[in-house]
Amino acid sequence: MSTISPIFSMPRSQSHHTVSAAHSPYYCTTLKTPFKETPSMADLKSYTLVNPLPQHTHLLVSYSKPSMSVKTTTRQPKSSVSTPKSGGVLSRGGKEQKLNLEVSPHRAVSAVRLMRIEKGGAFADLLNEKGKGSGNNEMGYVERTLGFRTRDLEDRDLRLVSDIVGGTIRWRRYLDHLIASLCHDESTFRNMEPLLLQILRMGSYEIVKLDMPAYAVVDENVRLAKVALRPGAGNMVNAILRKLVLLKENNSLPLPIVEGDDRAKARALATIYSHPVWMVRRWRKHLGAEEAVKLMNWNNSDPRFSLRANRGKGFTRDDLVVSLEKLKQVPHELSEHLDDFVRISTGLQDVIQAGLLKKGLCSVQDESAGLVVSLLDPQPGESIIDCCAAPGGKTLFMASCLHGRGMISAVDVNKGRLRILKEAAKLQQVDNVITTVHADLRALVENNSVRYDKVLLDAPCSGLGVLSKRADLRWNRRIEDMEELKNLQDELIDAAAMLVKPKGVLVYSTCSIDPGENEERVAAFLVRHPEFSIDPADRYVNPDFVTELGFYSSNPVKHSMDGAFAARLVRSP
Ligand SMILES: C[S@@+](CC[C@H](N)C(=O)[O-])C[C@H]1O[C@@H](n2cnc3c(N)ncnc32)[C@H](O)[C@@H]1O
Repeated sequence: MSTISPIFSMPRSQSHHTVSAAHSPYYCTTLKTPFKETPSMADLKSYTLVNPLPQHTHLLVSYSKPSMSVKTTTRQPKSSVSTPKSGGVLSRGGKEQKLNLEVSPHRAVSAVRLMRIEKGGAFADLLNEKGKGSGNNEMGYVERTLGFRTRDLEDRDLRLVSDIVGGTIRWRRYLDHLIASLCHDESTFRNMEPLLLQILRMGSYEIVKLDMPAYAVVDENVRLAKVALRPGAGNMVNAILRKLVLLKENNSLPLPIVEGDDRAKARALATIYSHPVWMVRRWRKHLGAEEAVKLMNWNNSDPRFSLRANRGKGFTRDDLVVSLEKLKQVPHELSEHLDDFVRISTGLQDVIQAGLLKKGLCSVQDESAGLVVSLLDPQPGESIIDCCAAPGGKTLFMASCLHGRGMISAVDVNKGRLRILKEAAKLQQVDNVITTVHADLRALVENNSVRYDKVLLDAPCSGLGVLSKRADLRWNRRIEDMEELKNLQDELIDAAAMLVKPKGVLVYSTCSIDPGENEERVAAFLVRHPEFSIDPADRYVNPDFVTELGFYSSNPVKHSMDGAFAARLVRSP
């Protein structure tokens, strides 16, 4: 008979409870051990939790194999929360892992994700689908970075991670300004170790921008710093965050004054609205001072999403609305501009959890992207090439418009993203009209004599129109990128033009609001290619989106959707 001795924590009031095999599921659910279901003997054999929760008494639980009878013994809880890296030991399949139940899992995961994003190893994944950056891999990163595991994330934790990470990244420059002003001296801030800085940013964000109980936020972040780093780090977090709470309560948070020349004003605004200085200067020049501030406010607001019903799968917008109404917590309204689209203001996680995306019934797609497809106006029977297709948002929408007749070649230089497109096409049952081609467009046109009715070039761009959804993007873009992107956009549009039949259509689009990537690229193209002319967009999209020159342009502030641009160009006969 083998006897196994895992130690569980349980509420004090139940310290004399006699554990029996029949109760084992009870431990799983109530005590929130890492077990998701009734533990098997194999699970029990492999778990040893020794880390105490302050309010819990520890029970040593022994399971004996044949009869599943259980003995319990009580232990006094360890009271200190400052034990450095004092995780319990979780051994599974013989592999020892430290498990820490003192630290709130969403904070531990958020801190590590913030570090990874800053180092370029992850995206601020606002969709935050389970398994996509939040599954086992992520817990592995947490363990390697902090030296312990936390309990697995529940749905509520996932939402918190998404909110905290997105917000902390967006507000980084502003938060750093607050933290630096509360440090003893500038070098303390400049030389701060990365994990400590992330914990301080996270805590500052929760205090200043989220409506969370301030002292609980301080305590939790102090605990994380103590356990993940050392007691002294916790003391520093405590000192800075407590000062911040007081400043906030007294309405006296330090803010730079907007004064001086354009550069100085842009620097102050960049801190107040947390954007890079070069972007602020560019927008003040192109949009004017007032619109630039409105745009930054939009970029800092919670992202809004829209869903496209996948007609290719026979799922209509009415079906989608019925499904959303069943979810109750997903306020939605019909798109005014696109027949298949529904706007949701919150509740994307509920849509994900209901499996609507996994089943291929709908896709998350911004209306601004849908309107680019409206401009191309795909018709059944046509031949279309999507020159920069992956991960496939527009290809899939175009495919659903073909009703099974016609064909789309989906080209992309990125094999992994192209694979995502292929899988999604299958799931949405539009793969019968899509062929994927892994190639650099510039090389492809060298040996290709096929010409198409319609050509879409959704060019690689700065993404300056989608900053509310891509929280990390503003910090990854440099002004030098804009020049490099222009050259690439020129080369790609020249290549795409070679694929257009006489009288055929070329749509050039970006998810940028920068004239350098939009109007200026089209103007330069038309000089190089007099065989093309502008087909005004107002025949295809609501005139509210149409510029003086006949281009499609969505404005985040005006239209409450991402910023995008597209030009419809027609080749002469
Ligand atoms: C803006 S994204 C396309 C988004 C896509 N149209 C959609 O709606 O989901 C630009 C794409 O261009 C691809 N790309 C960049 N350079 C390329 C090249 N030289 N040839 C083909 N594809 C390229 C990138 O891999 C990226 O997937």
